[in-house]
Amino acid sequence: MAVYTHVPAEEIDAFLTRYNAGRLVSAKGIAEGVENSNYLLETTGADGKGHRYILTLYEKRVDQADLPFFMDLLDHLGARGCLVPRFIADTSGQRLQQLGGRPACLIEFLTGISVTEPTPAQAKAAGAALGELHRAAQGFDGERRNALDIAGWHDLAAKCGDDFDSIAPGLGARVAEELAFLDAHWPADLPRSVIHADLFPDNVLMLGDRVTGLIDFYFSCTDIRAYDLAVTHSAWTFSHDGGAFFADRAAALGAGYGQAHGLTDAERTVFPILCRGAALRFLLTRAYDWINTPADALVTRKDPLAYLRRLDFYAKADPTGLLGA
Ligand SMILES: Nc1ncnc2c1ncn2[C@@H]1O[C@H](COP(=O)(O)OP(=O)(O)O)[C@@H](O)[C@H]1O
Ligand SMILES: N[C@@H](CCOP(=O)(O)O)C(=O)O
Repeated sequence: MAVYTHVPAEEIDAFLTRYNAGRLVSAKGIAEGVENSNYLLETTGADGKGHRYILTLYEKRVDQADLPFFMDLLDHLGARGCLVPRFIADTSGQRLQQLGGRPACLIEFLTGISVTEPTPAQAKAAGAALGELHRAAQGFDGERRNALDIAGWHDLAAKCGDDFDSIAPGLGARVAEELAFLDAHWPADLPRSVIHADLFPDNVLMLGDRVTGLIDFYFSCTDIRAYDLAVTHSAWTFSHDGGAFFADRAAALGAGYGQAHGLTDAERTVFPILCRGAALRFLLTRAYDWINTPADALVTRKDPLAYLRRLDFYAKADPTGLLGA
């Protein structure tokens, strides 16, 4: 459940008077998501024909100072044909507001659903959408440091400390061993760009095999471009528990990305290491949340071990099989 801040309907209705959006018809808290509070709003629409919006209230993990970066990025990508939601300005041109004591934005609603068991055709479409995003990101001059880069992984591991082994015996030692491996092998000279950094199936809206929207850019940052494909690979090509790898989805993801952007030989060579980094990144954030979120909290904790299984897979995998032959 991700509605941390509850806002009465009357307050949302009054908030909407700042916009050309009509009056509030309904406001429903959205259960999906973990970071922010999200509402689906239905309004009469400025033209009386009815309209939908997303209302997002930013909770602790999103720094208000980063919001202009996200807004400018989505404007840049949207202007180049990417299917991303725009932040909506009120009648005075203001996009960032305060509501319920939190920073808040009204955001364009995109249609589509998130798939839970992607087919190869859907993985191919997601790969193509990521490639198009990387093409469109060229020329974007905003920069944001990735707080979850290799230095950030060390910080998270230190914070989890002895608690790793309460999740699984030996996990702390395994994380330390992997960090040492990645310190020694993480590439320093691959092309960098703005990346999404969290393109999981729940952040891709689809109708059938067609992508209708890419959402949740709140981890987007400047980092190794091919690392974004590694993150997407880790999320789209395994069973939920990480116990099964689907080579057909992986080949399709790689083919879709290849059509829209593609990897250089250097990126392809280190792709298995980027995948190990991606698996460790999500293992660490999930482990941190597992340790620090009370078991009875409203939000569902995600299983860190599902990413340990992916990490073990990547550490042993035949590199040539990761994206198809
Ligand atoms: N622009 C949008 N259009 C349609 N639905 C959206 C949009 N943004 C968010 N959603 C819905 O809200 C859910 C949570 O949004 P998300 O940005 O992933 O939240 P969080 O940042 O808290 O993880 C999504 O899974 C999706 O169902
Ligand atoms: N994708 C991450 C968690 C971040 O959640 P999101 O709802 O903001 O995408 C994970 O699965 O660990």
